[in-house]
Amino acid sequence: MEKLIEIKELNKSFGNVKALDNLNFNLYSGDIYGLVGENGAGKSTLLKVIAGHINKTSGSCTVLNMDLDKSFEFRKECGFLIESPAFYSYMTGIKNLNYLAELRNIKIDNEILEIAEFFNIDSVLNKKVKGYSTGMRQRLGILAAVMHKPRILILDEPINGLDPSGIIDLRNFLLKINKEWNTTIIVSSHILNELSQIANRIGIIKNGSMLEEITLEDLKERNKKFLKLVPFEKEELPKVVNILEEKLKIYDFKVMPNSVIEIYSGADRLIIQKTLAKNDIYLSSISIEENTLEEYYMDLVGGGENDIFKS
Ligand SMILES: Nc1ncnc2c1ncn2[C@@H]1O[C@H](COP(=O)(O)OP(=O)(O)OP(=O)(O)O)[C@@H](O)[C@H]1O
Repeated sequence: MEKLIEIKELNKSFGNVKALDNLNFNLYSGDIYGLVGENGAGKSTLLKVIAGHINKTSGSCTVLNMDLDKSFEFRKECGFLIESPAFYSYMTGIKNLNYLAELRNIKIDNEILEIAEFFNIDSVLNKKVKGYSTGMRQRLGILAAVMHKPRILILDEPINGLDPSGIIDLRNFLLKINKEWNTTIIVSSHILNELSQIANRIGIIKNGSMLEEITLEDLKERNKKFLKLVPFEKEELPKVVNILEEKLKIYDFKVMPNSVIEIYSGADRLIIQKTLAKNDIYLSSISIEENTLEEYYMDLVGGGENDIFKS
């Protein structure tokens, strides 16, 4: 698999703020890479460094085999939508696109107009951009980013301002160009569920560092089934914990709010029920559950439910 972007130990500080902290990042040809992180995690900063909008403080960054310190030639082969798209507001949408096409030495062809139709902005292309809604601007921004069929497309929070149908259109469009144009895509969001619908690889970023780069397949595999049990009497919770540990030698569990216990290792449901019953402890429910990707992610970035205590 060809590596299109390789970033090693990237640091970026804004004064005292360390926006990127020894971050590593790898993009492979054909990927739809979902970059996920909370507000302020460093997603935009990373994408801006790659785009050459801001300088890095230290570290190495290679895009299409070009060292960012030496050349920005690779930018011709990339499309960017980072923060709100910049257009001349007093010009019409189509004039803005024509202007960009001239800079890129390409012509606006039927295919681009078909994409405009697909994104439902064909009817406003002859209107001045200053009259566009946020969603229309965003759609025009996406069109501008892809009009030269880039090898790498970088979209920072592209669903901002899009309505539900716009989000679905974007999702389908990205899958289509990934397949038909072989465009490799980086798309950032703070919603893992949104990314998991299109991405094949996920990068989880927190406090400027890459916590994990993982294929979607492996990520799903990690969210294995677990056993959820709720004691009938809340006061019995410490006893249940004690029996799990002392009698059943089960340690891979968490106590969640509302006296819910989640057991992750393949524990036998019947044995647990019987052992608890022998000790006069009854359960109001016992069931096999599965974590959503979002729950896994919240656990990882530390914003999830509070553990009351952990084994
Ligand atoms: N120009 C700047 N000057 C000072 N601090 C900045 C600047 N740009 C970003 N930061 C800081 O760097 C950190 C990372 O910001 P960044 O915008 O990259 O995060 P993000 O993951 O894109 O967040 P969001 O989802 O809110 O857009 C934050 O603490 C932010 O306040």
